[in-house]
Amino acid sequence: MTSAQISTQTSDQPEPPSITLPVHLRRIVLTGFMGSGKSTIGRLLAQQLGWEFLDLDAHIESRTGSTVPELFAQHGEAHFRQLESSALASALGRSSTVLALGGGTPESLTNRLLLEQTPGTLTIFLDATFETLFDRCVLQGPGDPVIARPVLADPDQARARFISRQPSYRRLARLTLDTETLSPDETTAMLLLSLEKVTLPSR
Ligand SMILES: Nc1ncnc2c1ncn2[C@@H]1O[C@H](COP(=O)(O)OP(=O)(O)O)[C@@H](O)[C@H]1O
Ligand SMILES: O=C(O)C1=C[C@@H](OP(=O)(O)O)[C@@H](O)[C@H](O)C1
Ligand SMILES: [Mg+2]
Repeated sequence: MTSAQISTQTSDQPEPPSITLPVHLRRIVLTGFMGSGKSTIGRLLAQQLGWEFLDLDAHIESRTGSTVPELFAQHGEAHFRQLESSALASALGRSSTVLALGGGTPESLTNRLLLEQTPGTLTIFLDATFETLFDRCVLQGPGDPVIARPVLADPDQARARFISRQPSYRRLARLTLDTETLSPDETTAMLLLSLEKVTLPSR
């Protein structure tokens, strides 16, 4: 086991508690549907652990100079998925990193194998009902949620994707957290507590 000091908000607070991380842990990967909080919780968790945070969509956007909706509109979803796979392969080389996937990253078998077979990788599934996730995306703002997330354009198709992806999210994850009634801060706190109980194989 290795220890991590959880960072505090201000310098006049008491000594931060330390948590014990699984010994072989190199990176934490957040998976789940759109709106499950991967990007939000990933940033909070990385702050608390004193680790780097990497958002796969933001990484693709900075590599290409285009936004995700632009990539969908100009080159189609298949092109975006290729960029996503290559970004994932490079992101999984990082250590002491919390990585937020896109909701569709686990659709690809190649991506699932990469996630399963990269040693030191702890994948966590942030779960909630489709209705809650859809509402979170609609409320997120600014701007049109469908423009921000092209896969939400047709709600029936989005629900079908949600259903078809659930088994992959579940299978990849060593830890699943139901976030239905949790705030982002509560979700982060529960994840930190759960980390102490996780064991990871050495390879
Ligand atoms: N556990 C949660 N409870 C309530 N709202 C949340 C929760 N997690 C995320 N949100 C909100 O949902 C929206 C989508 O979160 P985001 O991190 O972008 O999700 P994802 O990256 O999984 O698509 C944000 O406005 C965020 O504040
Ligand atoms: O579910 C999907 O297919 C997608 C989810 C998005 O990421 P978030 O899950 O972070 O919204 C983004 O990768 C893209 O719009 C496609
Ligand atoms: Mg995201």
